[in-house]
Amino acid sequence: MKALALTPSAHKAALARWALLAEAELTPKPALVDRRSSGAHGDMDLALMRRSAAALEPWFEKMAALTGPRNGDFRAALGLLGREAESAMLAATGGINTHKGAIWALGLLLAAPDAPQAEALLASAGTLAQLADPFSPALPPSHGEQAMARYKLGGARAQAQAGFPQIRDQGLPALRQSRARGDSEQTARLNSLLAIMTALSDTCVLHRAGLKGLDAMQQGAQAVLDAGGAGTLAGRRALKRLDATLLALNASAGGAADLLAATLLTDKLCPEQEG
Ligand SMILES: CC(C)(COP(=O)(O)OP(=O)(O)OC[C@H]1O[C@@H](n2cnc3c(N)ncnc32)[C@H](O[C@H]2O[C@H](COP(=O)(O)OP(=O)(O)OP(=O)(O)O)[C@@H](O)[C@H]2O)[C@@H]1O)[C@@H](O)C(=O)NCCC(=O)NCCS
Ligand SMILES: Nc1ncnc2[nH]cnc12
Repeated sequence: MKALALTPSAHKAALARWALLAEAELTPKPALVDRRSSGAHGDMDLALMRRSAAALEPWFEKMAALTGPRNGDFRAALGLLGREAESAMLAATGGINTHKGAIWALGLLLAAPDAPQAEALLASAGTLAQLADPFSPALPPSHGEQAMARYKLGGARAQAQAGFPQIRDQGLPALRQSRARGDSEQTARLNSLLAIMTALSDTCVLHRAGLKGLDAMQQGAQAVLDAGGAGTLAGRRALKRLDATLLALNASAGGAADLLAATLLTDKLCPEQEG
């Protein structure tokens, strides 16, 4: 039987769902939901993450199908879809915030114009994030806004508006360098996550564990990479220590996990050029 071809937007949405699943299944991640455990979360597990990813795929398809100049009207349409996707996620998870940051990052990447090079795609997604969203509702301050006001650090919005520096400068280079030196795909993804953690102002960590938690995440992730990365014995030991430290602080790096999913999607949409 002949396989049915997917439309380009359905294909991109399937890649986005795949990226969410690849992130969630990646094991062992420090203090995050994975195949081993729920990490620092009493309210999430892998089955919930899978349900959330499935519920989001149709919304990713609608975001990828948006056309026209990337102007205020386009941004308004994307914002409406983003908020509907958040509602669909909450309906599928019984009100648990599994993927809010991922909807934001992946939505911007899917709605940006196609680009062969990752740097160009990330920059275009950043430009889209800089446009004002005219229908943005006035809501009580989110966890991210509370953390940003308290610690004067940028969160998910600033990350996107700057063209996703932690994907461009940490996540994607670490993924590709790790593969190039012969690491397994799982190790390359873990090293990518750790590289993101070394530099991210993750407002989930800040909200739950303050600057102490953020320092523990950044320095602990750097220690794993300095020990040789997740593929070495010394790196695995350091990763175990990072897991224990973050669990003791109740610090979950949900923002870093979202950016790993966004890194994996970027890697698929803009494969590395030969030579
Ligand atoms: C611009 C928005 C991202 C809103 O941003 P804001 O910072 O105001 O909102 P938050 O509610 O805090 O959500 C931001 C989520 O982004 C992730 N994140 C955190 N730091 C960063 C970072 N530096 N860079 C990138 N991403 C980051 C993070 O998501 C993950 O954590 C979630 C769990 O968090 P939380 O609810 O706080 O849960 P718990 O700690 O478990 O809570 P308790 O148990 O303690 O109660 C999880 O979902 C992960 O995904 C942050 O949560 C954007 O959302 C927006 O404006 N949207 C409007 C629609 C729109 O315009 N869309 C357009 C594109 S589709
Ligand atoms: N694997 C994960 N664990 C906890 N929070 C997350 N947010 C996105 N992915 C996550």
